[in-house]
Parts: sequence; structure tokens; C-alpha cells
Amino acid sequence: MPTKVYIAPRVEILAQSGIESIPTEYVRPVEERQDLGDALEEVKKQIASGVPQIPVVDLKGFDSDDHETKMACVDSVKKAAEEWGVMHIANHGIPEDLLDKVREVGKKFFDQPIVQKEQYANDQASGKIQGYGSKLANNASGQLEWEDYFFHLIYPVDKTDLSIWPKDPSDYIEVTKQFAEHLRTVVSKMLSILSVGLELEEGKLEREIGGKEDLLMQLKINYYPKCPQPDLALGVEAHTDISSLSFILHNGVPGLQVYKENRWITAPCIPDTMIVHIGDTLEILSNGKYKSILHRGLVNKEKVRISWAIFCEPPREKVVLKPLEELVTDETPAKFTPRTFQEHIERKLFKKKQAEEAAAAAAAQAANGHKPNITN
Ligand SMILES: O=C(O)CCC(=O)C(=O)O
Ligand SMILES: [Fe+2]
Repeated sequence: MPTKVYIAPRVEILAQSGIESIPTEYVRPVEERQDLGDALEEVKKQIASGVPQIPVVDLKGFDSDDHETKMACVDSVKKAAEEWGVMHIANHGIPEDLLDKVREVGKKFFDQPIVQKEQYANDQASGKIQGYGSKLANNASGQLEWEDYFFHLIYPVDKTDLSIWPKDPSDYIEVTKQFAEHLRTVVSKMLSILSVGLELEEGKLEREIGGKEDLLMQLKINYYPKCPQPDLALGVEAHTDISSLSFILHNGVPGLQVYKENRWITAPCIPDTMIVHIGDTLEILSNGKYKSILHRGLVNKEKVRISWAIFCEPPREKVVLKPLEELVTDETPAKFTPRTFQEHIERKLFKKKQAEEAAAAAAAQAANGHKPNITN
């Protein structure tokens, strides 16, 4: 008997097939369609409508010898982290030509024929999460996202597995290593600024999440093909990042949306900046002062979008995440129970599964002509 080979559905294949309507698994339910549309149009509408925009913060002041200049920088980052949980950072210190190379090698990898990329396919079922992949329909609703991706650990160097990094283009590894080194410095700087913003000692947050040795940086290159029905699909469904901090670099095509004050706000592309998210881990440590914001990725009809998301994470088991003692008082009691990063991930997956099962059951009952029984 021939062995059954499982072919993972690559969104790129679907996009290239010339279909005019997307398969039902990619069609988002009506409840998710608020402010959903073609990213290129949404961003134009957004700018015209005058809604508040994700703040832009300048990191340069933090290196100043002048105390006031330094504190002005801290205050702007603190305000953005408290009010938005996301910001564009300017003057981050990573050379622009290195970032261009990061964009170039990622694009070249994805420009290869799919068979070449399949050599790097991950295998989520067997726990091999690094590599080339697409979302599997493993949830109750069977919903899929309009993207393929490449995922791998980039820092610390001794924990990386270069054997699974792309060999083509030939400078992928060198460029990515250099990028990781530079970005690690920015991670420390952001954590210092955010520590000072909480009136803690500069090194506090970084130490709490693993320090130089144990803080991990994972890279996910999101590849969003053109989509014939961007008003029905999502590149990445709504979520908050589990990380401590996430950095996003992109190829100049908009797509990121964040949820604030009951509406989705589409992020414009601002040259020479990167986007930084506060993740769940810092929300917990800061006892909810810094926010981990709900966000999602839109797609569009005309342009392929690529984004490079770098997740900075604490080690899975080594540290217990809980609100820092200094921030817990009678007036501000702890808002989060202690948990390891691994436990946090499991709790979140469990909650998501429960919500999906409830939604699938309600949809099935509605399709059968019954009213969903909400007491169940
Ligand atoms: O592509 C983006 O801008 C967002 C991606 C994202 O949120 C993620 O990968 O967690
Ligand atoms: Fe995210």
C-alpha cells in the first residue's frame, strides 16, 4: 500500500492558482469582520478619518548624558506602553542597510519555488516547530490564516540550530546572525527604558525574564500572498503576543491592525522605524501597567506583504512570571497569578480551544435551526 503523504496547504499555491473566491476555511465569521478590508484601502481611510495613531517614539534621547533628555525618552515610551502597548520606534540604532539586507534575504527565500521551500517544512505534529509552515486546521472551527511563514530561533547563538536555517540565499545565515546581534542590543535598551518607566532599576526587567543567557529571540517571517477577497480573510487572526517584547519589521506594505477603543486601527508604514509590541509577559510583570494589545494582520489584493516578527521570550520553565513585588500594593493588588511561561502558553491555548469549541457548537446548532443553548 502506498504511504499517505500529507501535503500541507500552502497559501501561496492557492494565491497563484488564480481563484477569485477564497475557500470557506479562510472566510472569517461575521463577528470578526469589523474594520476588515483590503489593507491598502484601510490604511488610506484611516489616515483620512483622523483617528488616533499608534505613537512614534524616538529612542535616541535615552543615550543622552542630560537627565532631562533621557527622562523625556523614558516618559514617551512609558506612555505608549501604558496607553497602547505598541509603538513605532525611531533611532533604534540598527543600520538601515542591514535591515534592507534582512528584507532582501527573506524575500529571496520566499521567491524560490515552493518545492525548494518544502525541504524546510516544519512538522508541528511531531513537535518540530522550526521551519517553513502554514497554519494547520487543528481547531474546532477549522479556520485558516492567509499566510505561510518561516520560523526559527535566532538568539542566543548557542541555542540556535543553523542546520534548519535557509541555505538559499547563501547570505541568509550571515545577515540573520548580524541582525540578531544588533536587535539584541535594542531589546536590552527597550527593557531598560521600560524598567526606568516603572521606577525600577535599569537592569530589572531583563534580569527577570532570563538575562543575556536565557532570554530567547524567535524569528517568524510572515509571508502574506495577495488575496482575492481581503475583506473576508485575515493574514493573522486576532491575538495578543505571549512574548515579553515583539519587534516587527516589514516590506513597506501595511497590514497590522491593533484593537483600541472598540475599533481596529490600521498601522501606517513609517520609514526607518520598527514596531514594538509589549507582550503578555511584560503585562504580567508590570501588573497590567503596560498593555499587551490585541492585534491582527490584514491582507490585500495587490501586493505581497512580508513581515519579520521577532518574539523575545523568557525561558519556558526557569522563571516564574508574576507581578513584580515593587508594583504590588494595597491599592494595586496583583492582577495575575504566578505561572511559568510554559504554563501561560498552555492556559492560553486551553482558553482559545474552549472559545473555539463554543463558537463551533453555536454555529452547528444555529445551522440545525436551534438556538444555541448558552447555559451549556
Ligand atoms: O504581520 C504583522 O504585522 C503582525 C504579525 C503578528 O502579529 C505575529 O506574527 O504575531
Ligand atoms: Fe502578534
